[in-house]
Amino acid sequence: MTPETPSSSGSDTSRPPVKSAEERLMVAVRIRPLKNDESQRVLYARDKKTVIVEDGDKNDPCRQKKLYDKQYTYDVVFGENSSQEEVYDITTSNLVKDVLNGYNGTVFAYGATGAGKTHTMVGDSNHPGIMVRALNDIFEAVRDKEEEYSVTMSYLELYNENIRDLLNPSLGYLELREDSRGRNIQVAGLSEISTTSTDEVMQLLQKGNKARTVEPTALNQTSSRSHALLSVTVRHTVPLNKTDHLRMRIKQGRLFMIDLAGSERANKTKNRGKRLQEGAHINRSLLALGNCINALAGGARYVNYRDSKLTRLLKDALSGNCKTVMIAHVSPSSNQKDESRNTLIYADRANNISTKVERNVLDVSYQVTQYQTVVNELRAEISRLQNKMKEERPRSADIKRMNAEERSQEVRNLREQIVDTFKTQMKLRRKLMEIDAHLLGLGMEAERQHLIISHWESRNNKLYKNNVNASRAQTQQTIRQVKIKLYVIADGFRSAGNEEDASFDVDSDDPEGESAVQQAWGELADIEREQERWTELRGHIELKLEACRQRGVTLEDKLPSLLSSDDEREILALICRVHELEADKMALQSERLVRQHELKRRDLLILRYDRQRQLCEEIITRQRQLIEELKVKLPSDLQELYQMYQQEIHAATYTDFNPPSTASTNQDKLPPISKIYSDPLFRRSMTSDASNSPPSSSESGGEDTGPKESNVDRVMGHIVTRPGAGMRLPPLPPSPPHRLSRSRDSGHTMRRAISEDRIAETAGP
Ligand SMILES: Nc1ncnc2c1ncn2[C@@H]1O[C@H](COP(=O)(O)OP(=O)(O)OP(=O)(O)O)[C@@H](O)[C@H]1O
Repeated sequence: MTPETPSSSGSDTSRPPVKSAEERLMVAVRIRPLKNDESQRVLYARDKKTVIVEDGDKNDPCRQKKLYDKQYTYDVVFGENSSQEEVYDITTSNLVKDVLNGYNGTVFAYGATGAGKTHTMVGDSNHPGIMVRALNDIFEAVRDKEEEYSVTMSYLELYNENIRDLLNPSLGYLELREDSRGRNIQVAGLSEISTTSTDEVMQLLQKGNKARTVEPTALNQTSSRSHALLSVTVRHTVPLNKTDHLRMRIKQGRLFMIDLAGSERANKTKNRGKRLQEGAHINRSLLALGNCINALAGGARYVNYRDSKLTRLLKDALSGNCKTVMIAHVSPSSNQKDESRNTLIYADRANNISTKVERNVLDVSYQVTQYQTVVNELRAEISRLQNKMKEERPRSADIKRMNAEERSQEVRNLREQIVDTFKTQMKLRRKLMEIDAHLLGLGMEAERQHLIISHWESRNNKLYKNNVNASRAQTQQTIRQVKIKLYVIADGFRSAGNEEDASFDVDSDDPEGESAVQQAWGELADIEREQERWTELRGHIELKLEACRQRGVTLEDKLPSLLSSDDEREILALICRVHELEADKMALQSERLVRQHELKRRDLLILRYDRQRQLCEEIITRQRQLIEELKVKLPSDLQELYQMYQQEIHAATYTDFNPPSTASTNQDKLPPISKIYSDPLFRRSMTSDASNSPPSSSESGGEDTGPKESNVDRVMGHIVTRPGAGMRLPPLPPSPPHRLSRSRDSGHTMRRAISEDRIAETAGP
């Protein structure tokens, strides 16, 4: 992952600057219009950054002088007349651009019930909200670039602390999982739907919104009783550079759009029973969110995200690798003054939060980075050991009682154990690097198969799902349907009396695509099995490494009780030396790897260059053959060019000059055109292609020009020698892009190539 400074998402520049890779959470406030049944307005936008809340008795002269008015300042304030477009443009459109560039982003709507959150996030068909607009912009940006981009989405609701899949509610409640360190939070079994069609996405969004738990309350006829989280992931895969299409750079950005349930007061909503219970859950999770915001804003070292699923899900958005925008919603009505004030205070606190934003970029040729990481770790360990050597630690009294023999035996034992532990650690580290490289290759290959399937499915109007089993079944069903449809058409065609013509093959609609997609499913299943195996193996190795590290720590801790300070220093110096040697070895290997990559790239370039030259030769020879056959009179400049070319070819053939290809042998050298042309094999392939062309003079029994001067040479005139004439080939045809091939067996080959490469590269000398 490469940390990079993101572009600004529109923050107020008057605020204190944040560290380069830190981004302050952007806080916007939106005031919804006063409703007809709400009489008194006590809250308004003074300008684009300030909200005023009026206070005091209406008849109080001080109030009339606005002495009690409270003023709150934010990054941006949207007044009652603000449009959906304006809100989207200012708060979210930059996030969308950043997500397309590989950053994570979150926009969430906060506020009391009925304050306008769902209106902003979802909206309606006439006033589409942020979710619709963001999805539209993402699809607009990746349109026609299906090869490079993959977009997936998921939509969940958090209702009474239970997670439901809004795109597939029948799945029931889903589990929230995280690793032991509380990182990597995931919802198990959540549908991740991949599609490239805006229409399909809009239908899915509508379907999800319909599935959301909405109930009327006294304050809002369509009150959302749940938090809704829409996530869109954009993955952009591009070759690392124009000449090397085998190494890819993957940028992955994720946009979370969240419509929170509204905070509420039981006496105002007049909720009873189930509604009251819902309100309690909503308030509890929002309270947990408020606590996190307070802790983060106050710079606390420990923030408790574990109090609710909402805060666990929002952890990254609040403190992790994410650009975040909070849109606080308030009502201008006097009835909701307290709720609005609370929201404004919350939003004010959130103004102080910043997140550490990094672009999620992964270079597939990252073994070099892996080596460098280990080298850095080793160097850090060296400086730690060096510091330790300076420490004077209390010794055990037993040490003094040992005789010289016993002491040296103890030193030997410990030295051996520590060095052994270190060697095992290094072995395990290398093994992990190897496994990671292999898993990366598998991941890339899986991505490629997913793309093949999703393209096929979207071509056949099916939504592609990462839920593999469902999608596999769906694909097979589609294939069956396509076949049935074709049978019906074929039958209809036959019964209309077209027996003879009705011979088209029912499987021929897209037989290649169909078998490719079946093949892709097979590949994917293999890859997944392999991924599981390797991930499991990785887990074992990690455990072993951790145990080995612990052994090292225990041995080190034992030193003061067994050795004198001098003996301990001697051992620490030795461990330092071993670390240094290993770090140097790793650094050398990393350099070697860089050189290997350079050489591979050069070889690839040379191969392409050779191929281009061969093609040029073929094109020119064929053109010359046609010119001869059609008896076209050559313009003098072209004739001259041909002569120069001819001369170059002869020169290349009869001198010791070797083309830059290491693979080329003398036999591979381009023969003079006359030789190619007079080669019977070449002539056969040419004439069989152009059977309508008039026969060449030799074939039609014309004069044989003999081996010294072919027909072509005769047409072009005799070879001229022009000292110093440079090579002037016709412009090269553009070289075909060397993308990952999609041929039938390419999956296996590619995967094997990647893994063999990786293992060879990481295996060390
Ligand atoms: N900016 C706005 N312009 C026009 N109408 C709005 C605006 N904001 C909210 N409304 C209307 O106010 C009502 C309540 O809004 P909405 O349902 O979005 O509130 P909410 O904050 O999501 O409430 P809850 O938390 O109870 O779900 C809706 O009828 C909505 O159409």
